[in-house]
Amino acid sequence: MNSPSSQIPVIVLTGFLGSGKTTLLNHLLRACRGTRIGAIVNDFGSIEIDAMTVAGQLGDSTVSLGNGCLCCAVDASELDVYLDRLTRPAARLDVIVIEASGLAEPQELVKMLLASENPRIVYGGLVEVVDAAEYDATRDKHPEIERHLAVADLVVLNKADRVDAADLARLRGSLATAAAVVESAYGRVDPELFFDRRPVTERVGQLAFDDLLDDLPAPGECAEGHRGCHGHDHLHAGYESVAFTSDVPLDPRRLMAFLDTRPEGLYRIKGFVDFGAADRGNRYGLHAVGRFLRFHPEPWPRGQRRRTDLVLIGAGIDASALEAQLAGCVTDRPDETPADHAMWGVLRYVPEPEDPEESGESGESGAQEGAEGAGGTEEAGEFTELPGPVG
Ligand SMILES: Nc1nc2c(ncn2[C@@H]2O[C@H](COP(=O)(O)OP(=O)(O)OP(=O)(O)O)[C@@H](O)[C@H]2O)c(=O)[nH]1
Repeated sequence: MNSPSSQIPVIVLTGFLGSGKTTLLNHLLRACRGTRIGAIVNDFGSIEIDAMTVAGQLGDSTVSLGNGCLCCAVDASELDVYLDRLTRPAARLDVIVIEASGLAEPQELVKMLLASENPRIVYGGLVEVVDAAEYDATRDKHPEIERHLAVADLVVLNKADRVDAADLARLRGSLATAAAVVESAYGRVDPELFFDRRPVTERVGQLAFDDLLDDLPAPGECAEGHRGCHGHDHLHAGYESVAFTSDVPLDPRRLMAFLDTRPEGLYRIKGFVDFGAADRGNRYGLHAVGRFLRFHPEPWPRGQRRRTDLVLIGAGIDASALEAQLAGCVTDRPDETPADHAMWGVLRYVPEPEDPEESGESGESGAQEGAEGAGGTEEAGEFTELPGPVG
């Protein structure tokens, strides 16, 4: 079974035409500082090849679908071909981003991803980019945007520089989403929201190039360096993270009760859980994004101190309340072996190697539920490779 650390998260990046998906992807590429990002780019003939290549790193880590809409141009097995290519060990990718066409049905993409037979990937969340300046007009013309927002795990309210603070606050309130919402200008969100960056020691070889890129203005950014952007481009604006550590094991039922009722703004939970006597041999990797939840048991590494380490990331969350809730998940009887069924709730979220569960049939993932019912296959997409890496 693949541990969470060996699986590559695949993030679906979607949003209406011109909302800023490519800009955001470019920002991630520039700000990732050595984390290797693979991209599947799908557009209607307007791929910003130049911008993406300048942003670096992509080369053969990119597959591009030249024509048509990803959600109706490929079926799950075709998507698997692209994913197989990007997840081959030689590519050494840390994360894959699928930038979906502005017209794509995101639920359909998520459904295909969950149906993937590739054991090296894990669903990394559905990110919907919204153009703050155009949202009202877009919703009038395309009411389906509400459906997209409803299934998103994270909403990036982009182009915050184009609206005033009052409008931004109104928009936030009116978005038909339960997901975490972060504001951004030019897609400048903290990459940690999307993926774990490689530790510095593992990316020394790429630092020089990344540092150079850090100093460059982003493609498409305002030449004045964001003057008039109302300060919305701060990387850390809009979300909080909470770190929780416990040397006393957690009670599986209490943790599940917490996870079942976790606040909607809580976008990510990651880390390892010690369930103590409930399973002495294993630690449980925890991966949650939006409503998607998975546990990955794996033997404790030799010599590793047994404890729970979790990081929670969200927008509009009450950090001290979350800390208190997690503290309440600690077991009262660390030395007592709990009844067998104590772990049942956790085991529901442990993927079986050959289980079709990743096809979206089980679990309480909102994305999975939202993935039902979308449809349509038409023409096949073109499959081309972008030019080789720069730098
Ligand atoms: N003012 C402003 N312009 C932005 C921002 N983000 C992106 N843009 C501009 O908006 C335009 C569209 O951005 P893209 O990143 O290409 O949008 P997209 O969603 O990838 O577009 P499609 O692929 O056509 O759906 C570009 O001219 C960007 O420079 C922002 O936060 N503020």
